[in-house]
Amino acid sequence: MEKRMSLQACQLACMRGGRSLFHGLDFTLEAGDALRVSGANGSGKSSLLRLLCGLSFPSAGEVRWQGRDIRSAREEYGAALLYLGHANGVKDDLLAWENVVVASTLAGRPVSRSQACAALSALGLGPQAHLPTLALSQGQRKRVALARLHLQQEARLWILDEPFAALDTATIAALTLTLERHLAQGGALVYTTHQPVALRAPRARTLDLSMEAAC
Ligand SMILES: Nc1ncnc2c1ncn2[C@@H]1O[C@H](COP(=O)(O)OP(=O)(O)OP(=O)(O)O)[C@@H](O)[C@H]1O
Repeated sequence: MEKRMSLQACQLACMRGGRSLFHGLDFTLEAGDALRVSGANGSGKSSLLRLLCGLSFPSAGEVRWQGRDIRSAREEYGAALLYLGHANGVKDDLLAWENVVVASTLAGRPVSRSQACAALSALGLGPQAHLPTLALSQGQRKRVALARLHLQQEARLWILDEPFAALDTATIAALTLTLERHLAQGGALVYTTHQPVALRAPRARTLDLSMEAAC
């Protein structure tokens, strides 16, 4: 993995429903950095992650990838980014393995059926790979979404909204190791969680949006 990377939030501000969620937000992430975005319900965590991905636009400021505004570096940024939203993005009417194939294709990194099934098996979902996603539990649906982490490791920047939600203890431990390995290999990570998860990463830090709103 190429070592040089830079994601910058420059004086970012976000308004939602006529309310200012945060403003003047500045931070930089480089290879090996993990940023946990914390804060109360409604403080703007998911909104910030969507801004960082370019899925919505800030009311002020900009997001830069390798020094360029992500709006003018779409292709390069898209190739480096893996985003998992809070709602998992899994479709009920697809089989579990089909969801992995479709999500990977939409992200511009197609995988085969056998690769999708192997990733699901690695997450303990071998027997469920051929079931309709509708038939899976919430934790199993989350694991279907997380399968992409095992398939798209060339994506250097992972932005994950509530990746630990609904997971059992063993799967939380396994996901923690996957994230730590990504960071050790020179990736970067932005994530949210309401759970007390401790990443063993030398360059892990927290941005508390509840504190930002108070400023
Ligand atoms: N499209 C929208 N229109 C109006 N208000 C919105 C919109 N999207 C988000 N909001 C509001 O912005 C605020 C922040 O929402 P957001 O989902 O970013 O919070 P969060 O910190 O991720 O919350 P949670 O911990 O509950 O997941 C909420 O009050 C929400 O109602």
